[in-house]
Amino acid sequence: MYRVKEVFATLQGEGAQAGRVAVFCRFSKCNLWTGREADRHRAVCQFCDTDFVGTDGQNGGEFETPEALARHVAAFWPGSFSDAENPLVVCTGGEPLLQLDGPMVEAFHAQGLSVAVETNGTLPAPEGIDWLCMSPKAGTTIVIEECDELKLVYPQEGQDPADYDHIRASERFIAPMASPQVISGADAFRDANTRQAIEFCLAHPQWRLSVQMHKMVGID
Ligand SMILES: C[S@@+](CC[C@H](N)C(=O)[O-])C[C@H]1O[C@@H](n2cnc3c(N)ncnc32)[C@H](O)[C@@H]1O
Ligand SMILES: Nc1nc2[nH]cc(C(=O)O)c2c(=O)[nH]1
Ligand code: SF4
Ligand SMILES: [Mg+2]
Repeated sequence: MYRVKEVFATLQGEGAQAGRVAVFCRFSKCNLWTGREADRHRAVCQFCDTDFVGTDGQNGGEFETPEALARHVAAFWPGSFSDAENPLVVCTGGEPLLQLDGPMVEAFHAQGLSVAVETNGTLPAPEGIDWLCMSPKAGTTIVIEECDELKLVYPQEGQDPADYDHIRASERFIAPMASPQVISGADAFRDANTRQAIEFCLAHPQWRLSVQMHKMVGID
């Protein structure tokens, strides 16, 4: 059984694939926070900007088989599945690697979808993922050593980007921490963190800036 909070088509707002059309599949549950506001102050990850509790979001639900979920997700691809389109599903959450397994990746592929994943890096990833984005959280143990992009939310108390120098990644991004409560529009906390992130990139040019474009343009 796969539990999914929401499924929607939008543009990838972050990282190396920013601007690319994708269907987002937001899996329920995370191993670093219950998702309840009352628990945030004692969570391992306290800055999360996402509601991943339950299955009651847009097009969410419970899916008995990988094929059933893959068909559901593919139905939201806005195009025609022609070769030129590169249909993409971004598996996120919550923590998608609590649920995303090999058969689920294969079922997405069978529907013609490339599979991207956004993970906190604390759980092993199945084979076959086409694009893996890892965003490690301070105070956690990372079990993934290689990914396509590393994307550090910045700044995090107790985390130095150099802690991840040993991770093999084609791209390294610094992503300014946004206020968890602001969905779109003005966010002074994010703006201050963005200035700090820019300073960091200028001093360490192996890192690139990733902004949450979707919040700026007001899309999901
Ligand atoms: C909600 S998480 C879900 C996937 C996975 N659990 C993870 O943390 O990577 C998706 C992305 O949003 C980032 N994120 C979460 N809260 C954020 C915030 N307040 N500001 C900026 N990025 C944030 C995460 O670091 C991650 O890259
Ligand atoms: N547009 C858009 N891009 C995103 N990239 C990563 C997201 C996430 O929540 O995992 C996200 C999201 O929620 N929306
Ligand atoms: S950012 Fe990711 S790891 Fe942190 S609580 Fe949210 S879903 Fe979990
Ligand atoms: Mg998000």
